[in-house]
Amino acid sequence: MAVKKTAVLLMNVGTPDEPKVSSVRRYLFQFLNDQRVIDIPWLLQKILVNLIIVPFRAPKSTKLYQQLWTKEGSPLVVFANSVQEKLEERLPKGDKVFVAMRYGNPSLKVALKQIKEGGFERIILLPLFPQYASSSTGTAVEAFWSAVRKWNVIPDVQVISQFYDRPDFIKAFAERIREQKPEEYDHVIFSYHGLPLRHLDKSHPGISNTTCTCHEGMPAHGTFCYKAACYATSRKLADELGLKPGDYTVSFQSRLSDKWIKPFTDKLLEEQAKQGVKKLLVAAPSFVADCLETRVEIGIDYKRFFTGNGGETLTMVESLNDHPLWIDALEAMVKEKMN
Ligand SMILES: C=CC1=C(C)c2cc3[nH]c(cc4nc(cc5[nH]c(cc1n2)c(C)c5CCC(=O)O)C(CCC(=O)O)=C4C)c(C)c3C=C
Ligand SMILES: [Fe+2]
Ligand SMILES: [Fe+2]
Repeated sequence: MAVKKTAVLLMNVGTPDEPKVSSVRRYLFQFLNDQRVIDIPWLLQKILVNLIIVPFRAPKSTKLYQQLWTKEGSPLVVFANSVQEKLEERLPKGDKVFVAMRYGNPSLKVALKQIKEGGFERIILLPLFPQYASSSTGTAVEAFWSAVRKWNVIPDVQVISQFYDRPDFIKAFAERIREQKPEEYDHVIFSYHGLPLRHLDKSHPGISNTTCTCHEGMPAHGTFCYKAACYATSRKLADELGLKPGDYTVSFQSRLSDKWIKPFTDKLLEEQAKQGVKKLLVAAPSFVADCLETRVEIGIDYKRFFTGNGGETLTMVESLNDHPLWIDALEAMVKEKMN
């Protein structure tokens, strides 16, 4: 069979261009005006997001981004660029890896222009989210198709919708946790980015988030339930690390309202501190690169909150970033789609 010239397109959420209010405002406008993120009636969304949420949130978020920023820039982009280089080295000559953010830069428009002009015969779209959610993977895939569907020549397209259950992903993440010596901690928390409960109900129509048992095992309604996939990820990581059910807890962070998936990470930290837990290890397996939600929310804010409530230490597990085992997993995912 003829070899197809392939473009691999890695997509992530995005980050502001600079830790300044004007950049953060621009980024939040684009992010929160997405109907897959804030899924309320269009007019209400425009009023709420543009007149209330963004004007109030932008200055607060900017302060957080100022704590996150490094000499090289925002970690989400720095690691995406490093992964791009390292993965491309592992691919056949002529194949290329591109990086695009759903919101902001590097932009999807530019990446797709380069792919189109490069005459690639196949695109492998890999949204960098281990567990599918409409507000992460779904919106990345939609944005991709809304541009590519207009092309004259539409090449072969392969989409990797999620990868939480791949042994190579689990192995890489478990290695990051192992590096922190989990046996030296009182308890391990797997903290995932939260989602509005409404979004869960949409991922399994007819089944309510109040009665579903996705946390117990992968349900019949399928692997595209974000909550079920987060719990399944945790069970696989625990197995790999030899953790028993009482050694770890799953929780959800970054909520914008109380009607998001529970248990909330901050409430859990408070409970744990009150129960006398002193040393906590927190891993965030819904992110493959360090970002605001890991380095600032967990590494600074939750740490301060836990110790302020009587805990002694909270250690954040570094994300996969550009770890060699992660590059191995990406290489395997991509090459399977080339066969
Ligand atoms: C892991 C996948 C993600 C899902 C699912 C997700 C859903 C989701 N997010 C918001 C609102 C915000 N998220 C923000 C930052 C952010 N979110 C993800 C990933 C997922 N979000 C990442 C990787 C980041 C960090 C980006 C970075 O620059 O480091 C932000 C911006 C920061 C802030 O102001 O807090 C918002 C806002 C919603 C509403 C949502 C689902 C409905
Ligand atoms: Fe988010
Ligand atoms: Fe479910």
